[in-house]
Amino acid sequence: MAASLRINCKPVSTAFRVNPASKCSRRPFSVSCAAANGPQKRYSITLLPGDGIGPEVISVAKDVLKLTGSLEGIEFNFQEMPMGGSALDLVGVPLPDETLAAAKNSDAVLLGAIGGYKWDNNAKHLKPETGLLQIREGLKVFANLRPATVLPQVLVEASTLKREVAEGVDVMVVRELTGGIYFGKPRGFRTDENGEEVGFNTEVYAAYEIDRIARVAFETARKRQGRLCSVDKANVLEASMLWRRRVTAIAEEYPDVELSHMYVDNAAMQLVRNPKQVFDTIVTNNIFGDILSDEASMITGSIGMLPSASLGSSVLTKSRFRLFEPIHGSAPDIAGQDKANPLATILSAAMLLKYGLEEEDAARRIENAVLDTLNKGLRTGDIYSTGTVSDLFMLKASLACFLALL
Ligand SMILES: NC(=O)C1=CN([C@@H]2O[C@H](COP(=O)(O)OP(=O)(O)OC[C@H]3O[C@@H](n4cnc5c(N)ncnc54)[C@H](O)[C@@H]3O)[C@@H](O)[C@H]2O)C=CC1
Ligand SMILES: CC(C)CC(=O)C(=O)O
Ligand SMILES: [Mg+2]
Repeated sequence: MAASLRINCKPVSTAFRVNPASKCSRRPFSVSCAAANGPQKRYSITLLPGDGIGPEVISVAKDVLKLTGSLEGIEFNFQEMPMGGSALDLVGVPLPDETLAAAKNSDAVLLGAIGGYKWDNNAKHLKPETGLLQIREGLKVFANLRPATVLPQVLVEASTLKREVAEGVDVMVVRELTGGIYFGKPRGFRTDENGEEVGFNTEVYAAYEIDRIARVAFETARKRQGRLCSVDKANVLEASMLWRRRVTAIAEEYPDVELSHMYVDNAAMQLVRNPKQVFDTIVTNNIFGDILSDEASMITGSIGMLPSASLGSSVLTKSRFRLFEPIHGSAPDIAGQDKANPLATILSAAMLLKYGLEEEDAARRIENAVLDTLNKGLRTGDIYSTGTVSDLFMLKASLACFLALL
């Protein structure tokens, strides 16, 4: 295929800005290339840029998808829809009906991130984060796969752990995404008998919710090293007691997978003590998975590196809805400064191709281009310690070149 491409991707300036609102003076992704016979496959992708660095990282990932598609004979029809704080500002709700409908009607959804200081004190139903929970619930994407893989290219510079601890770490966190304390009722505020204001939430899981996430996790572990660690707090919480009982019952369907159980406090400790030896695949509830995956990201160097895939029912057969997003948030502290690492979102786009569209070659093309770009020493600030931080233009230009050359 390479012979049929016309490639011209020499960056000539470092003056590129990735603010989506601004007009790009130069486009590193203007590599001229077309698959020999034009696009053979077409997919509709809903893009949800969101807030803060969300639009910045989505803009780069969109360019990567476009270029990859043109090289792989795939045409993407992108539709950008508002959600989170930007939707609140636009139409007064964090997840407009039109956005959910567009997401449901597309082949896959790529989300940047939502949230920001501006909306932090909003009432719960008017928070950007509520929109995020609503879209996960609306798409019924209960299984959130969060791989934390240490890439040798960034290990030495970026991981805060000793080389012997971090090297070779490859953990998959399977997080339950549409249940537990983020959704449980009752929740709210009340005043107790002493006149004290009380805030309360409920950790609640039904057996069927545990069974289905357990099956996804066993299937996932089966394709990896065959080791599954279920993380809970079954020494204290009833919801965790049921969790442990159901995961143990489902294990009978997977005799080839070695199951272990661990309390979440110990798991948090083991993740930085000896992650390689202890973990292959982790399955856990919504809140523990949220926290442990952020922790796991620092083994790999940065939260700016970790992608995720959120899948619906019958994931391993055919699921209807799929949502892909970096595990990080909207990072308001660095928004608008061209500092955001786009790799987590680009790797989420690769997961979209692999898990959402079964376009494995295209997914591999992106993963390899990311590795090659890191091999070249190109780095955003979050994963560098020596030398100079690369200009985002250079990083994008390098990705474009490597995508085209593969
Ligand atoms: N999926 C989503 O949309 C999520 C949204 N949030 C929201 O994001 C906002 C900020 O939350 P935080 O707790 O600060 O978490 P965060 O993940 O946005 O940021 C944590 C730290 O990591 C850095 N960081 C995050 N992504 C990065 C990237 N791609 N490149 C370089 N550095 C990066 C940030 O600069 C910050 O120092 C809040 O409003 C929160 O509710 C938080 C987590 C997930
Ligand atoms: C913002 C929260 C609702 C979710 C979160 O932190 C996450 O999914 O990583
Ligand atoms: Mg989180």
